[in-house]
Amino acid sequence: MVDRPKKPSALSATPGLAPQAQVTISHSNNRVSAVLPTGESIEVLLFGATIISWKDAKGGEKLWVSGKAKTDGTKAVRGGVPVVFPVFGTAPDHAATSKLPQHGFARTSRWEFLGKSTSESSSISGSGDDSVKLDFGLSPSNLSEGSRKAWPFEFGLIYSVTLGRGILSTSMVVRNEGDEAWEFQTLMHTYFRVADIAKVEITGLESSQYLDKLTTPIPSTATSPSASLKIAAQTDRVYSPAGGPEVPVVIKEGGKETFSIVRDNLNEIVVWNPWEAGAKATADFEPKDGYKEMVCVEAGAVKGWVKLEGGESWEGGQVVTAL
Ligand SMILES: O=P(O)(O)OC[C@H]1O[C@H](O)[C@H](O)[C@@H](O)[C@@H]1O
Repeated sequence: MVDRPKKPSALSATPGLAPQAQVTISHSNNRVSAVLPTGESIEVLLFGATIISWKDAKGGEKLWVSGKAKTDGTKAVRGGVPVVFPVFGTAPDHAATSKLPQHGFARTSRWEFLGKSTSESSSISGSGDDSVKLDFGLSPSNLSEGSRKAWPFEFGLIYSVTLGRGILSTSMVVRNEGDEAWEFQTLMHTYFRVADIAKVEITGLESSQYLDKLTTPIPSTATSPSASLKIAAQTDRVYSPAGGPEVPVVIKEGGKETFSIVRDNLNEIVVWNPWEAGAKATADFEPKDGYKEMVCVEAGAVKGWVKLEGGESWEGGQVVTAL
């Protein structure tokens, strides 16, 4: 596979060449879309570097986005794949991040589009681009004054979103650009679209430790049974899958595998579904029975903290395959 970063886009129009991926910036420079020669596509908002659409070659949407999601930068997007950084949830007991809002500032900041690169198929000659990678960057200069004050550290994030044939992969490089050490959590908050939650089961989380965030007053830890996970009520759990990141977490519907998630350096999987009451209580969740058509399966590094000394970097990611 040949990676050709910064391939001139003029090549796209050259006659005789195998079909190329097309990348478009639209909505007054607020949105980046990519389409593969197969017709598969993604759309990413610069606001939050939020992926708001991933379609297969037939135009079938793979992600769930609320009908009341704000895409104008006034609120984190309810759906798609928001990026969580530098804190998952809130952390009142972690002094350095205690002033940040739920899930941090990455999902509510405007990122920079750093460019695209494509790779061609090595196996099917003349079939054109196999994948397209979009890179997005976030640094302190992109933050609001409030976020900068609440988290005054020197950092650089590069978030890469790659659309391949039947594959959506997201990876994050986090770099400490200062001299002082700091800690973070990060997560890719993927809202998967399903046809009927009653028919969904998730495998790869069997016999694993999990934290149930719905138990009060203190979230409790437990070990999951050896059977697959079915969702029949409000669910908000942080799993540490027993098989580790390389063992796929698979979403099945009606017994058929629909998505597989393989992770690198993201040791936890959060499973979230607000169910009826949670959807009702969430103003931007529409339609109210939309909880039947989604499940969040979120790959993250959210148990404890990743510490970076000055100049150090960390990288993690997930590869989601539509089956
Ligand atoms: O409403 P949001 O801030 O977008 O969070 C939505 C959900 O995100 C994660 O899945 C958390 O585990 C949940 O506790 C939270 O409710």
